[in-house]
Amino acid sequence: MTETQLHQPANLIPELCQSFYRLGWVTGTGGGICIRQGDKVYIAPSGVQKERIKPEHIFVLPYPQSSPSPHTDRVFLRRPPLNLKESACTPLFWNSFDLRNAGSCIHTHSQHAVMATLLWKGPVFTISHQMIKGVRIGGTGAALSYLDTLVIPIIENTPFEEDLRDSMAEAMTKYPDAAGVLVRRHGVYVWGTDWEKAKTQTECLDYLFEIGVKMQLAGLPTVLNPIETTAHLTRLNECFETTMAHQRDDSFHDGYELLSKGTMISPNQQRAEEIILDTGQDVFVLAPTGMGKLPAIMAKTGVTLVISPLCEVENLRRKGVNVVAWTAETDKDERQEIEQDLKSRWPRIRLLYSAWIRSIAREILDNRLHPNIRRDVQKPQPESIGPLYLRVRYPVNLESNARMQDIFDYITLLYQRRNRASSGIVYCRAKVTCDALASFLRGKGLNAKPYHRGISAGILRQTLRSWSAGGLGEPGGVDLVVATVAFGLGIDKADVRYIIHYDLPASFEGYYQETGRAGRDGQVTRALVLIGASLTDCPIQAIKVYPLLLEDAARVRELVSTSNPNRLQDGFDGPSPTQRATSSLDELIQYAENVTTCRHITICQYFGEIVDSNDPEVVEAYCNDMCDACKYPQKTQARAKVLTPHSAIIQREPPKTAQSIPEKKVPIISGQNRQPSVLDDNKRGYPGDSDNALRGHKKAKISVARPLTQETMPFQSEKRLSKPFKPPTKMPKGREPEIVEDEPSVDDVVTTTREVPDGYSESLANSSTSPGNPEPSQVRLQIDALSQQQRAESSGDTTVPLELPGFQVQLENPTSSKVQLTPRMAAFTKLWRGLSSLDLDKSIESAHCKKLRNNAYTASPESASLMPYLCLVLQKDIIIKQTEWLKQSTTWLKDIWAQIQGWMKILLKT
Ligand SMILES: CSCCC(=O)C(=O)COP(=O)(O)O
Ligand SMILES: [Zn+2]
Repeated sequence: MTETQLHQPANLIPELCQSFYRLGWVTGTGGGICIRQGDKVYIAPSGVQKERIKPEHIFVLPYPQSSPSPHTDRVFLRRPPLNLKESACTPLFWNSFDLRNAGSCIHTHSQHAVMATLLWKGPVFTISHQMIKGVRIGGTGAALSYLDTLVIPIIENTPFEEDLRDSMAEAMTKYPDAAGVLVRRHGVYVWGTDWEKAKTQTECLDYLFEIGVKMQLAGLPTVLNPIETTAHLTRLNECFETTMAHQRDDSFHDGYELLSKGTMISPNQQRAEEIILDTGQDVFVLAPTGMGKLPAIMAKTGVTLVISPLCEVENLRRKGVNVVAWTAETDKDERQEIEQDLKSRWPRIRLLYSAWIRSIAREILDNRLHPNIRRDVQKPQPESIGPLYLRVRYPVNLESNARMQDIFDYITLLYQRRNRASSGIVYCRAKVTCDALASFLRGKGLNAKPYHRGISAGILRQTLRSWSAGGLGEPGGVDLVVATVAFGLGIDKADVRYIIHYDLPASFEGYYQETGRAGRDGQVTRALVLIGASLTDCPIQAIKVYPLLLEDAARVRELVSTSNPNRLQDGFDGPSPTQRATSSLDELIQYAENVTTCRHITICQYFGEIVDSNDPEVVEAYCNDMCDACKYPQKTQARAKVLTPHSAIIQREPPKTAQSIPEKKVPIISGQNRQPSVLDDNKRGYPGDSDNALRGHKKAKISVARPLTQETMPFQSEKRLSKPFKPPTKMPKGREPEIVEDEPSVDDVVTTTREVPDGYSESLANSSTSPGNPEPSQVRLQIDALSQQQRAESSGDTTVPLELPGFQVQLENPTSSKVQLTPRMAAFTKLWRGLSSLDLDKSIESAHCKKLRNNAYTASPESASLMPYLCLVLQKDIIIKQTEWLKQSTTWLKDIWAQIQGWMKILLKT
């Protein structure tokens, strides 16, 4: 045979097929090679013994011709006379010609390729620091360098080879640098400018698949390049930049740009980012508060749906991230714009914030996207979460000046101990308290400013700016904001050293979120709640029989229980949002009252974790003397005596009135980890209390004598902490400990005035005073025992079906312009609890699930206490058809997803 004849494709193909057969690349069931020479394409027959193909069996087709679809007639220049059919790969080979101008394409059923697709579960196979020099960029361009990272897309298999055409074309478009496309559980297509280059690259890739598989199985990392310097990503980015140039807004940055601007990436973020990039799969991240959204925008494309009670839009926008929020306040036009963008091929939006997303989420969940869920729970990295010293203070003197002085003393002591001013937040329930306290503290020389919705936006911005830059005590600066709950959404200041709650917060979630704003830099931080105060407008009779704490709680309960009476059930069986809110509040009261259980543990228990608080080792693991209950048990218990019903009785006769009040039922929470609470005692109602006395009046001033058994603690310093800690992660040993100061003394007289709280809807203020609505005291009296279900929820009983609140009632209710923080948080917690309980659900028990649960939960108790912050990452550009997803998924994955969908549907009331 002459040289020319040897290189005649019809002669080459049989010869090559023989050697490919010996390599195990092709068999009678498939695999092969095609060669294009100018305007002719040579293709082998289908379903024959590949090592026995002869030149006369080769088909010749003219090129170009519209992609030869299996369902349309193909044009042939030559058809072998036998009853043969051209390779089923023809339309796939055609992709390489049309999209890469290839001269040849090889398809193998190599087991190395198949194994690679099984071990790399996402849409790409990646490897670096191997012999990838034999692979060309895009299969036909320049050779890759040793320093590059090789990326080969993986598409899902279909029953018929021809049906792979479109997904292969899609992958080739999406990964323009790739020299081949892997087909899961099937093999690989590799192309080159001619058959030699196609063959060399197939050999090179096969080698890389083989070694990659071996490395994976040996537990060795296959990509060593730092993610941000990975060359293929740079090129991918360039490619996407080109593709999306007309759609993208250059004023926005992605994760890499932020990194290049010096944004730090924490270990937890890195982990999430690796999963997103390595697997390329849709990812669900349940992350602790403050982890940061950077991982979500590390992938060059894709939309992240952030389910969070916090909306950090402004903050992220300032950083240049294209982020939008979908809230009750998003108007119709904005919604349309968001929807349009999300439905476009390359959405510009990267982060979509919402606590409840109705139509979008429904569409995503029902029609568009069915993410695989990979459970990869990591212990939070100690260095990413700072130690938080928690304490509850039981002030005896509730007079407002005394309390303000108390706070001043606390802060100045803190400054003295640190030898410098520090950043902090004092949360107050009412705007007027913020104003008064800020001015009090300012008058005493502290850089304090008020922050609430009664202040103009311009001044608030200025305060926020100064506070964000402050913390050093500089003249004219702001070290401390005295704020309502309006402050904090979106703040991201690393060095907040203390959070003080001047009033009892309205919910556990609120308390947790607010304290979570401190110590993001990992340094020791303090959180203090002052409880027992705010006897504003307090019914004297309530004080008589209830402890001071309960009185404060009663006021908050009244607020939360009446915060939006219109939101009551509409087709929902579960407890009303108001019930949920009061339940959360009760848990918070429990937190304050329970002076024998570690506070960190109480928090973890609230969020669903089962913790044996009697086991000293467990307690040490959770707290390590970083709360008052653990560090100073006797003192704390002594201080809390004031909270006991008997000690709190105020030695004063109630005013006599003719009208009597019906006996009060007090809610009982039977939480599984719960200690007995004063609230549990049903007998302790308001027996004999008078209506007038209970009703109270705005601006009423009440003087109350000091309870006889109250104890006043001396204002003294304490030893330095040896092992500071913040939940859920222990402070790493060896870190510089800080001093935790003791309480100042308090006085014994109360004179307070009722204030309208900020952070609650106007309807709240109206509802308690307008005709037809019950008076606050009556509302308080109407509190009923909690339903069975609510108790089950409170106890974390995951066998009880989880109900989600009816957000849509809020969203659709024209009278409700805003969804309040409290129900938002309650709903959010519900979803969070549900998701957290996934692995505990017996109905999805399987070996795999069990293993994951054991690894993730038993070995890592912290994982169950991941904070109420959900980040649902839905990478929109990776859309897996439902049928395919179901086929690939194991049963437990399907069940998990079904559950999430179920909750989301309830959440959205679809
Ligand atoms: C799902 S079709 C199976 C055939 C196959 O995998 C293939 O590679 C096509 O082989 P052919 O014999 O038609 O070249
Ligand atoms: Zn095949």
